[in-house]
Amino acid sequence: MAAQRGQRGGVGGDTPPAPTAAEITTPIPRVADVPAARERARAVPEAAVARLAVYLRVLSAMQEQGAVTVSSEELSAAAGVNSAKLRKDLSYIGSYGTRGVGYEVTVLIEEIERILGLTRKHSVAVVGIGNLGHALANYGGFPGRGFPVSALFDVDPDLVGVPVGGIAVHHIDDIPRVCSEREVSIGVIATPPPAAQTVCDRLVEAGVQCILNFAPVVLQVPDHVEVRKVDLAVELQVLSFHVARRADDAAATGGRQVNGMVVS
Ligand SMILES: NC(=O)c1ccc[n+]([C@@H]2O[C@H](COP(=O)([O-])OP(=O)(O)OC[C@H]3O[C@@H](n4cnc5c(N)ncnc54)[C@H](O)[C@@H]3O)[C@@H](O)[C@H]2O)c1
Repeated sequence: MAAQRGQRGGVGGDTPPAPTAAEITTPIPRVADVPAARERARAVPEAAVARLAVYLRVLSAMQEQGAVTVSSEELSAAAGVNSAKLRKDLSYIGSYGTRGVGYEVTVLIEEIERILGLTRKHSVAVVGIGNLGHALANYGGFPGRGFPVSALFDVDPDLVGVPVGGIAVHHIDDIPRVCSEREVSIGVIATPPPAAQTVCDRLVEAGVQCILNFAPVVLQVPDHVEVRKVDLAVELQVLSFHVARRADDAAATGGRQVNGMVVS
């Protein structure tokens, strides 16, 4: 087994420098061809990639409401980031907007989708069809965003063969065959922690190169496999840190905190 690789998760983390005036105002051609898009994608920092996915979600909602253009201020407010960071993120993908007009919503959506590799669908397999696996399999929001859940696996004989979200659960012994037949490119691990590494190894052996891991363990994967970890406890701990810091600030200024609000 190859050396363990760092696992990434969460939005934020880097603080890119603010864009220069020239970056903001100089329109440059759209990302027009795949090699150029790949080249740009390599230059995008990991934290910016996560924010691009957030911008895409916000832009899609704006497009549904009929928006044609959007200013960086509107988009940054809707995405919950400051506008300098947003402009810097969009500059990574070669999108600078036009002074006084902003960004064309449709064009920006296309550019972000191309950078994120969303111009093709990514078939998803979920392994571990318990509480979380059921929720993921039944969630209707993934297919529309290019991630059809196409295979489910578990070891529980009471689950194998049972349809969940319209897809029959297979035994994990079927991972190689089913993943190959259904061209699975992303594996989601929702098993108890002790089973996660074995399940990961099986997915990797089946050719799956992207893993989203919900189990609170660090997975060992070969270099060519990308792992992202979703650890809700860590996210809550980060929130706890911010709440504690606000309480300290409130105490230092003679106020006190009630439900996160400083009161005197
Ligand atoms: N439920 C949540 O809200 C939540 C939140 C954050 C993280 N998690 C993590 O997600 C994972 C799943 O949580 P859950 O609440 O759905 O657990 P669960 O016990 O309800 O379900 C786990 C499922 O995994 C299956 N399983 C066990 N060993 C397996 C193996 N070797 N191969 C395939 N399937 C196997 C079990 O049969 C079961 O169906 C856990 O690691 C948990 O810590 C859960």
